[in-house]
Amino acid sequence: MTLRVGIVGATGYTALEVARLLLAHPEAELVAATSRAEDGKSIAEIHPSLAGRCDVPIETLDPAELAKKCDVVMCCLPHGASAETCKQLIDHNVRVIDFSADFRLSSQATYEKWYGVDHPWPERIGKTVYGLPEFYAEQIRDADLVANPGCYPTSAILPLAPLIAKQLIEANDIIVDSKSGVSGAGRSAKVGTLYCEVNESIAAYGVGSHRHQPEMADLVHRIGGQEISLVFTPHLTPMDRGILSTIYVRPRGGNAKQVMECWREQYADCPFVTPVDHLPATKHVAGTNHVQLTARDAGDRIVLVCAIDNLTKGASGAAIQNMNVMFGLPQTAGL
Ligand SMILES: NC(=O)C1=CN([C@@H]2O[C@H](COP(=O)(O)OP(=O)(O)OC[C@H]3O[C@@H](n4cnc5c(N)ncnc54)[C@H](OP(=O)(O)O)[C@@H]3O)[C@@H](O)[C@H]2O)C=CC1
Ligand SMILES: CC(=O)N[C@@H](CCC(=O)OP(=O)(O)O)C(=O)O
Repeated sequence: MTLRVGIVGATGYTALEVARLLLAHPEAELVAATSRAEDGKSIAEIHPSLAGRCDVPIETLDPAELAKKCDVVMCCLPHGASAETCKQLIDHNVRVIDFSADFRLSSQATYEKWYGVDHPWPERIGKTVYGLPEFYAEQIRDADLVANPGCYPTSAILPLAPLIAKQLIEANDIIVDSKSGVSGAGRSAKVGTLYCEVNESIAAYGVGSHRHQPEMADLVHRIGGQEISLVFTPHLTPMDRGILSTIYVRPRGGNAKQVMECWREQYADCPFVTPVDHLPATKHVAGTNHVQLTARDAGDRIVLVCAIDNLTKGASGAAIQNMNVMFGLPQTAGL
């Protein structure tokens, strides 16, 4: 039976990426899409790259109606707005993959400190599986709600967590330096993402204050079993899509070769995580759900380099991978 998929927040970039990936999925199809603003149009009118390939109408969200039509809903809303909608959908017995940060952290206090708002559904914090099938496939399989990971955190947790678990690196001296394409900021108009602001320029932002830092620390702790302390600096770069994270760590007696061996063992059965000998670039993974990572010795540090596509493994590809796990399909279906 074909899986029936719905999208909430259909006008955004991650929604377009979900729709694009579903076109190639052998066992799932997009059956419904909602938006606050574009009710009455078709999804291809909003996203012209879908013209002639997908004509699902966009409707105003009615959680009960959407739940009837779908086996799973991709909730592609901003944090804050998302939690309430996820709750309404789950109350109507449909499974949900939440793209926002609302259920990723394990503590309500950490969420409220870094996001600056009261959490609309605090009972689910710490009780919602983090959607990284590389570590949580079993819990994802039975979940009613999956917290799809953040894009930058994906590019840091996958390299770091196994190294912390195996105690190959110091836990209190980690620097994550990341560059993102502009689609990471979403599709709504903002001065910071105007062409003249980002073209031929690169800039750091959120230095010391970006909300993905606690997500990285929380998850590496949960997976690796050890508290870590890290500095995270994101940069906006003049690309459409892609994230490159360069991570500076201190070895505990080991070297880059042992790091590569640790990853090869950890990710041997993970179809989307590939330790590579070359230095990965965003172009090597663009438009795919693949993660490439490598390690180099550099003075008294080891430098880890990880490339992902923010819209695919960083968001919508990860969501399809999670959906596949939830419904007993191969992780790679449609990807
Ligand atoms: N872009 C990326 O690379 C990544 C994004 N994410 C997360 O995925 C989610 C979607 O991101 P993305 O598609 O980029 O975002 P966009 O800004 O492109 O789209 C989000 C959509 O949500 C709807 N929306 C916006 N504000 C509200 C609100 N207050 N209440 C209800 N609906 C609202 C809008 O649709 P409409 O106005 O039509 O209702 C909008 O098109 C976000 O939580 C984001 O943080 C996660 C990882 C990576
Ligand atoms: C380039 C850019 O602006 N990136 C976004 C992060 C991407 C994202 O959507 O993260 P969440 O899912 O956690 O919201 C940012 O820095 O806020």
